[in-house]
Amino acid sequence: MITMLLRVLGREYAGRVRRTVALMTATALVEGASYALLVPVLRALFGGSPGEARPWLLAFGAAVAGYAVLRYVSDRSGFRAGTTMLHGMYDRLGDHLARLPLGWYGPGRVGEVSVLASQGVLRAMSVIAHLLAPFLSACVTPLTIVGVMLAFNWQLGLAALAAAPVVVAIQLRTARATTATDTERVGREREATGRVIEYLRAQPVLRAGGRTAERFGLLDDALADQQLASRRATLSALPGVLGLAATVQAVFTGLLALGAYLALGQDIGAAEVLAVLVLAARCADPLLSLAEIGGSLRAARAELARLDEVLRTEPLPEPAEPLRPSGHDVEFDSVTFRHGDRTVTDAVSLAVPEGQRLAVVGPSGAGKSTLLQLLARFYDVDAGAVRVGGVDVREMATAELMARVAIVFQDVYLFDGTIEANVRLGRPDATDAEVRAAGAAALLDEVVERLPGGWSAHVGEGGALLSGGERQRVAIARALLKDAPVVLLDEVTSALDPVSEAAVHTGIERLMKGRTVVMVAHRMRTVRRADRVVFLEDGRVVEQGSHDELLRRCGRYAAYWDLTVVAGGG
Ligand SMILES: Nc1ncnc2c1ncn2[C@@H]1O[C@H](COP(=O)(O)OP(=O)(O)OP(=O)(O)O)[C@@H](O)[C@H]1O
Repeated sequence: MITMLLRVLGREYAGRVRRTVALMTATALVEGASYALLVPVLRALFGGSPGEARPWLLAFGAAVAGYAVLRYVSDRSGFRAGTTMLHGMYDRLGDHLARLPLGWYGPGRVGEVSVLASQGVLRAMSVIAHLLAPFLSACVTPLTIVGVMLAFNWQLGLAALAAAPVVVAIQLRTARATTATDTERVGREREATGRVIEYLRAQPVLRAGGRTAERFGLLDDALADQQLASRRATLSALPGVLGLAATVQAVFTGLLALGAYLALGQDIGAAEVLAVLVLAARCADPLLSLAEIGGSLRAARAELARLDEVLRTEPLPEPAEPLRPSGHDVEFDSVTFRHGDRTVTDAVSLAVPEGQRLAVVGPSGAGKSTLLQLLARFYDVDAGAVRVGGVDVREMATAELMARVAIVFQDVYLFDGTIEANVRLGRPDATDAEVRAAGAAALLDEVVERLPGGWSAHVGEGGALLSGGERQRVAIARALLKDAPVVLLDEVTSALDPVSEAAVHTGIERLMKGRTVVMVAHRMRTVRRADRVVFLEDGRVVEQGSHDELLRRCGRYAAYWDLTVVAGGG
């Protein structure tokens, strides 16, 4: 467990963890040893010479005080180590998530990562701060007490020691029995959280479609599954809890019977039997708490395993000696890419000379957006290469690639900050004048003028306080401010009203000027602006040429527009 904790956190915490464990073990030993002093105290009190108990009582008091000080120091060390490790874990997870390929952030990840980053990390890191001290105390204190018993009376000591293998066997068996149910519980929790997030996000759509009841059913199912999984996990741990209680009872009864037998045979006095029973009672509490602590440790272990899995997910490899592209032309060279078994792009070869515009057209699911994602290295290709300025994107530093590429997607995500902050994201060190100029070029200034607060107006989570067209203008202003030489556009004007569309088109025209552009286009108006068009179907390039050439060819491209225009698009 500690090994896994250190692997997840990093070896730099090893010394600190070792010191904390040593301190906690010493505390548990002193706790056990202090109980040893109860033996002469009780023997004196019940053996007919109570006055002799005084020095032992004083010694017992001193030992308890020493234990209290050690306990304070070790608990503080545990809390401090736990807090430091918690921050370290958040830093490590945050850094790692920022380096994972964007393609990793598929459906379901939001819920998963939310649960992991909140309760997952807390549960995993609680091992040092909250669980380790009681766990060590539950193991070491009873063993120390048994050691004292052995020294005091070997028969009674051996009888108590008999419990140790039984307790270990019960713990191991419970751990085995609960592994599957614990994993299932964690999985169900993650799924239910994902459903809650999905349900909250989908409110507008669900209400518009009058489907709230139906979708709530799905969430209900997920919560019911989570409850069932939780119950199964509790039930699978129950035999362990009962077994532990029965063992403690049996050993206590056995000690009582053996003590009575020895006392009747005059081998041992009643005061000694009483002392042993008091010691045995002191073992009961920590032993019984083992069941609960074991459960918490197993839950923490499941979270640690999940954190470990995420942290072991390889970020896209960075080149050891990154190359700098010369120029800003774009090339797809026999690019094949698969999602699982499905080939999404199949040996696609395309070239966009510097400063030219390529429109990618094709039916839904043809792989158009995937081409843009491969160019921005959201994923790495399975075969072939994507090059910018003659250099494979895998041979470039990610920061270099990102500096060269600006992306405007159809679904624009804005952060819950001011309009200005959202535009500035394109180039954080831009001057105010540059931000305003980018805003003006994207026709965002007329939106800003209408908003109370102007540039300081808040856009709400995801940009919810702006319309779709307004969000597009923010995204275009952001891209203009970034001033990257390669621009990727993904169907940016579908679903806009004519006024917004005209404004967005103006902004886009300015954004495209003098830059290398790859745009996914569903509208003939957008396509006409391209120097070259490629028609993609089932991940393959079916036709390419200029718009007019392709129309004259009366092939798949021309048929596609016929259909689209008849259907009312274009
Ligand atoms: N994360 C993913 N996991 C599995 N399959 C995916 C994933 N993302 C996309 N796909 C699949 O890859 C194929 C190509 O998707 P892509 O989004 O590139 O198509 P598109 O041509 O842009 O479609 P549209 O015009 O509808 O946006 C689709 O069939 C889609 O189901």
